Amino acid sequence: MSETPRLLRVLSGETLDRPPVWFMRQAGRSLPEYRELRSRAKDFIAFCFDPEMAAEATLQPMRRFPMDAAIVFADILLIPLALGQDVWFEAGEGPRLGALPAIGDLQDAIDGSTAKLANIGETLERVRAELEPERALIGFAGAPWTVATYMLEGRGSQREAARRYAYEHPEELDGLLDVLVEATARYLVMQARSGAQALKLFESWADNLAEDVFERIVIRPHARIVEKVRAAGVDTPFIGFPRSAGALVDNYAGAVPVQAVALDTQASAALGRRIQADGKAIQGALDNLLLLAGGPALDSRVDQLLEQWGSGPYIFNLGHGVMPDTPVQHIARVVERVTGKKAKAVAA
Ligand SMILES: O=C(O)CCc1c2[nH]c(c1CC(=O)O)Cc1[nH]c(c(CC(=O)O)c1CCC(=O)O)Cc1[nH]c(c(CC(=O)O)c1CCC(=O)O)Cc1[nH]c(c(CCC(=O)O)c1CC(=O)O)C2
Repeated sequence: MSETPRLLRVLSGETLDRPPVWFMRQAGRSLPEYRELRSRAKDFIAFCFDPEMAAEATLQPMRRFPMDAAIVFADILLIPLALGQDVWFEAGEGPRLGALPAIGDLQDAIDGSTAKLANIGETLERVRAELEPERALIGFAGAPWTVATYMLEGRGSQREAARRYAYEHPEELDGLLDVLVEATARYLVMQARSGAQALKLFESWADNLAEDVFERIVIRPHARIVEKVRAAGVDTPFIGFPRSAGALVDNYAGAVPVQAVALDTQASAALGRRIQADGKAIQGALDNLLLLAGGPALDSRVDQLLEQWGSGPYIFNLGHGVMPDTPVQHIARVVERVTGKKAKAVAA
């Protein structure tokens, strides 16, 4: 009988002898074998839509490190692309998006959007077929507000224009968020039906929002996505990630029916324990810059996180994704400290 993945046991509320571990951006540029593979793709979008390459990228960290979970190699900006907005990635710069399509065109594009992302479903199927049964497979999407900020700004930004838009055009923003709630829910249902055993919602830009605005453009869309996924008959557990939400993480944890709240680097020990006491699991929150820096401070911080949150349902992760120039030895060292298992050398 295959062992239930540690990640899923924690998401069902169990406290384990040691937390499962995985890292955001564990695949990708920090691995030399990814850089070699990536060099063979036409561009990043083509890479994401190539199930063979994306499955290989997803599995690369799983061969090197004793991670307890894999996350599908995709990106949060595939939804705007599937809705008809131009999306491309400037080498060394990051994403760029074309003009925001008219809301009517976005609404009309919802029905066809999930089929346009079918290749991500094939990536999930390929990974599931190869991954050991005791290791979980995570699907994900960007949350509506975070994705909307890219659609409105046309790139990664300080999001001031997007936050002004929320005040100056509340109805238009609500219309855009409605489109994203529907398209994202359908995308996550497809991922679950393709093998994803947990679903993560990345609200990567949940900072600097007033409490009433946070309720309207973060909490409510997340709750609606979970409700829509459940209404489709999918009971796959959710991890919600309101990054940089600060004190409003408590609002989020109390209102959104996710099974785990992912915490960012600034989360206090007390915040995590409060959420665990309220019956949710937590995930996080090692500083990705400390993982990059290494040294004795890295080991002591890992021990501190295990100590402060290990007596409740806890998934060990970072506060944000692995930085591209993070030494693989640092990743191996942390994962060994959490699991007691050594990494494997891999020929690039
Ligand atoms: O600057 C910005 O705001 C846009 C950032 C950006 C995005 N995709 C991007 C870039 C450029 C870059 O990373 O250099 C472009 C992007 N997305 C990804 C990669 C691979 C890598 O990090 O080296 C890359 C770089 C690709 C390359 O240059 O070869 C893949 C990706 N994006 C994402 C994920 C999910 C995860 O984080 O684990 C994953 C899968 C990682 C895995 O399978 O291990 C999610 C994602 N994409 C994105 C965001 C927005 C926020 C953020 O990145 O901080 C987020 C959510 C987040 O990380 O909080 C948008």
